[in-house]
Amino acid sequence: MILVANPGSSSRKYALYDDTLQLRAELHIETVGERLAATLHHHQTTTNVPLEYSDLAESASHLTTIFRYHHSIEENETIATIGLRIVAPSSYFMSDHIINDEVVAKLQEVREHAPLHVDASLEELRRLREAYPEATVVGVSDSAFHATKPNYAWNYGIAIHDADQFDIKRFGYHGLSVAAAIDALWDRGKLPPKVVVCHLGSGSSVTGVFHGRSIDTSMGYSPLEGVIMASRSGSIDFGAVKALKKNLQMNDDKIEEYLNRQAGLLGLSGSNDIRELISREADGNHMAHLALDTLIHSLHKAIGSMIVALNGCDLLVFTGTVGERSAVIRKRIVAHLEFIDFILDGDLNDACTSPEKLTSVSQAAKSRPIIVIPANESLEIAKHAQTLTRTVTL
Ligand SMILES: Nc1ncnc2c1ncn2[C@@H]1O[C@H](COP(=O)(O)OP(=O)(O)O)[C@@H](O)[C@H]1O
Ligand SMILES: CC(=O)OP(=O)(O)O
Ligand SMILES: [Mg+2]
Repeated sequence: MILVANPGSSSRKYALYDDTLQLRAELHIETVGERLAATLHHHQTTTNVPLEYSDLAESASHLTTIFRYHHSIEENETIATIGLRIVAPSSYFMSDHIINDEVVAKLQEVREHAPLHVDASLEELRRLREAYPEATVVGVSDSAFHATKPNYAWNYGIAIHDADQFDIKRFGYHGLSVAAAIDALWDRGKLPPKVVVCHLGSGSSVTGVFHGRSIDTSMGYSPLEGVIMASRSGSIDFGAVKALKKNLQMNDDKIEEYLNRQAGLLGLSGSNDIRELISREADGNHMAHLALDTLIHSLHKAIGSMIVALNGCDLLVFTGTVGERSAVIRKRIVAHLEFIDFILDGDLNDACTSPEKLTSVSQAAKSRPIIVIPANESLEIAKHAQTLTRTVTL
């Protein structure tokens, strides 16, 4: 069996696949306010799973109990391979790796540059190795899909020899989610040449895809760049960062922490949860309204830049937990895309709050297609993990 572990900035997603890559079970643990909520999807049913712990980081240590209790895995079955999603800035992590001491050392080298993700991956790895000492763990790159970007989409405006020597490039992330969406479209014969994929979750990004290949994405060296996120600032002027550092008397670690964990929607409004912001806004809360408007404006700019980079757009895709569930956010985004013929069907959009398959939400007669695709990073990770272990075994 293959176990997939996907540590996100606010969630843990796990999945079990058999050796023919048939999905056995999916476990999604998310943060709702101060507590954790877990749902297990298997045998065509979805069950709420009560958790006996409250620290998200502990999740990997409880998997065996949960999966065995619900008969997702039987006594005689073992996990031979684990695919672990890796979000880490460096050319090295543009590829998948079977995790050994060298890979762990490379992760440790870059941990301060993506604190939300690398620390979580290292902790996840420690717990997975403890729970499944016999399994081969494959670190699956969340950036590899962006390897097709043209040269100019890798660069910051800095001396190229410094960028090369110190490996400072725009690597991009959420590649597994975008690849899964593109695969799903391809499998159904619905992949047009120019696609903009909005992955909206706790971390969010917008990617331009030309003939199935990434041509640019809003995240860069680390998953801090780009649009405003739940607790991440997104792109911010270095001058503003320096002024913040000086006024708040922060060292490098503190400012990194500030921009990753205390900024974004949380910094603007006091909440990192879009559901809560939508309900506060409806009650007349101005800060919630301003935070949501700032978020939407930042998404408009990112989508606009991808449409121009692609020189057009044939299909708009929403994926990621917010992209899948929030009709309100989709509506506010698409409201500015009518000029290029993207128009939502109000009823289809409102009805799409937890889709299990590709769901069209655009007006059939007038609009270019807008499709909501459930993020399937798990399958992508399982495929990569299986490919790498097979290649190495051969
Ligand atoms: N119905 C919903 N409407 C809007 N936002 C939602 C909804 N359900 C969950 N969210 C938000 O989705 C985010 C989690 O997204 P997800 O992509 O799963 O996170 P991660 O970055 O950990 O992978 C949380 O910030 C949560 O507030
Ligand atoms: C790359 C990234 O931000 O991932 P997530 O959305 O899972 O936190
Ligand atoms: Mg995620």
